[in-house]
Amino acid sequence: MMWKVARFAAASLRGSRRLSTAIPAPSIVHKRGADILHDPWFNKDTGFPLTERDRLGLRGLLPPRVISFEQQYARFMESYQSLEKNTQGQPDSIVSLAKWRILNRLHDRNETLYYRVLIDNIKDFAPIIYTPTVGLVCQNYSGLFRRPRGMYFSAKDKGEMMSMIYNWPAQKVDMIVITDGSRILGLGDLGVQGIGIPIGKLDMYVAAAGINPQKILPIMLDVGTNNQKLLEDPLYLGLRRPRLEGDEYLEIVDEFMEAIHTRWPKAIVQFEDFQMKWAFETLQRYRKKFCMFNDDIQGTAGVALAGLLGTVRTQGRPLEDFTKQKIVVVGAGSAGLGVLSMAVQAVARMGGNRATATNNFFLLDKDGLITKERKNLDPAAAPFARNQGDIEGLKEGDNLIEVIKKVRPHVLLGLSGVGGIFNEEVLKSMRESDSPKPAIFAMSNPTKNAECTAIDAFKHAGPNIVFGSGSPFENVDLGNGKVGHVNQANNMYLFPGIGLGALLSGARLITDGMLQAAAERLASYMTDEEIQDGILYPSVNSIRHITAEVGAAALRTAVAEGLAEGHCEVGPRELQQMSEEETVEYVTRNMWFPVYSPLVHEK
Ligand SMILES: NC(=O)C1=CN([C@@H]2O[C@H](COP(=O)(O)OP(=O)(O)OC[C@H]3O[C@@H](n4cnc5c(N)ncnc54)[C@H](O)[C@@H]3O)[C@@H](O)[C@H]2O)C=CC1
Ligand SMILES: CC(=O)C(=O)O
Ligand SMILES: [Mg+2]
Repeated sequence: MMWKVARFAAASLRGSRRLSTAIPAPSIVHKRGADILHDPWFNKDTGFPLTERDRLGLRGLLPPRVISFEQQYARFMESYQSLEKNTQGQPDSIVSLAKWRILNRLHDRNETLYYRVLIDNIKDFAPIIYTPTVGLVCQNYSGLFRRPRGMYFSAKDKGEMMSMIYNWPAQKVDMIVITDGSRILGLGDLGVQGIGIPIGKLDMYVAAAGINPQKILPIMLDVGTNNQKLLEDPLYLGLRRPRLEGDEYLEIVDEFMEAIHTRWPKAIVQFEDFQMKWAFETLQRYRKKFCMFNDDIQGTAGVALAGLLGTVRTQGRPLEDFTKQKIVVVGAGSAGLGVLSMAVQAVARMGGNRATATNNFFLLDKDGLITKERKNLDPAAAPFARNQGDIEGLKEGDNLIEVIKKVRPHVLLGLSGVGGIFNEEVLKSMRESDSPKPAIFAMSNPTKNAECTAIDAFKHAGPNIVFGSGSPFENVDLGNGKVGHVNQANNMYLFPGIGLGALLSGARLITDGMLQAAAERLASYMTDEEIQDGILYPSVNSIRHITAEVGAAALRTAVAEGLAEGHCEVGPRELQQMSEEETVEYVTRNMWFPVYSPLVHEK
């Protein structure tokens, strides 16, 4: 689908529950007795039926009464709700961590129940297992650590990775998220504590894309940390040494990628929260060799592009007018540069001139507006550097207020990691925007790093703005019965579909074409009515539906580009013969859904 806007039937069709699979196939288990109870993949707690208890050597290891899945579910939700009640009035961080702990305990014990409550309550639980709480969890990781999750490859493992990878107990891995902990959300270098991010991202893969949790693998690549506080913390769990640099660093990542590819040649690797220099370097190094992508550069770009195109629609203009939108991006890191690169590609695809595509883009970093006069101009930012004076008075290093006043942008987009940088003066200056509906995207995470709050945005920039933020905020009551809608402009709307589409196509690589198709599908998902209400992205409650659509778009492009090798029993030819609708059905059918399946013991 190109730039046309698809219309959809009732929003109720988008609920995740409709996507559940029917009869559970049996699972083969190679253990018996207490070992099963201690394995969260197979454990059903008191839910084991009596026949299964007999078959698996569980008789006597559990209280006699069998509790149904529904009862277990209700009991967990009651505990969760009483925790909410009992922690009322306590500081947000205490409440959030208490909620994370209760969910994490269930995750450690019974994955089927955990993922079911997560999927059914994704709007309430995503902010706990994902941003913003996951940031707090990473910051407090040493204290919260109880049992390991995922794998840890450290600089000390050099030369061992090819054999270490076989320590992972699952035979098959489909989806890997890896970080080196060097730029965790907007919280900086958190070293080994960044493992919380791959875990949270993969939880979103299970919830949104239905990736089987037995086939996911969170990875921490511990190459040291430059965070002095952590290096001095006696309880810090990572290597207590400065980060490896240069070739020493790349040799570790190369060895890891080779090891993964040797054991699971079809696994998809998502790079997450790497500092900018390594984010770009590793993407260039591996994207033509492995099926991988960088979520912060590429996933974020697609979500932002969908928001930018939605913004054009809110103004009642045709999508092609995107080429005329003046966009100020604050933050010239992996995310900000990724967004602008994809925006250039979009202009080119709309028939715009690639050479002049950046004419309406304005990029700032910590030193202000980036122009060609910048000393030591970063080559990655160079394509977006302005000529001094190409708008009257515009000059190197202009601060944000100066830029907004001179440019009067349609869009102000923050990916700086600096909380509150869109202050009252900045937001008020957006009232002079050339757009009837100026857009403000405060995309940095977690919440305290957001460039502004939703309330401040509507209060200072005016009630007619369009607003998006990386972490969730409540909608804003504008008075007179009107609501300022808050969009969660987060890459969670794309990465699960990109990964799932790549997996089910059996793509050898993840190409720009696949990423563009995924972003375009997200951009066309909302109806005109929703867009007019300032709603640019679907509700998190329908994340499985949007992921199926995004996944199908990526899959079809992989097929069209001749990269699809097929998945399991579905070969490339069958993929090619599927209609658009059949592709969405195929993707949906392949989503794992948590139900207790009968366990069959095999030696
Ligand atoms: N909503 C979403 O889906 C996503 C949000 N993010 C968020 O974006 C933020 C940045 O991520 P990266 O680009 O990877 O980080 P980065 O560290 O690569 O880049 C940060 C950029 O912000 C600039 N900056 C710092 N202080 C500034 C200031 N006072 N004024 C203007 N610019 C300033 C830096 O110079 C740098 O160019 C993080 O907070 C991250 O959580 C990142 C990816 C996805
Ligand atoms: C959402 C995300 O990927 C980030 O903030 O880094
Ligand atoms: Mg990230």
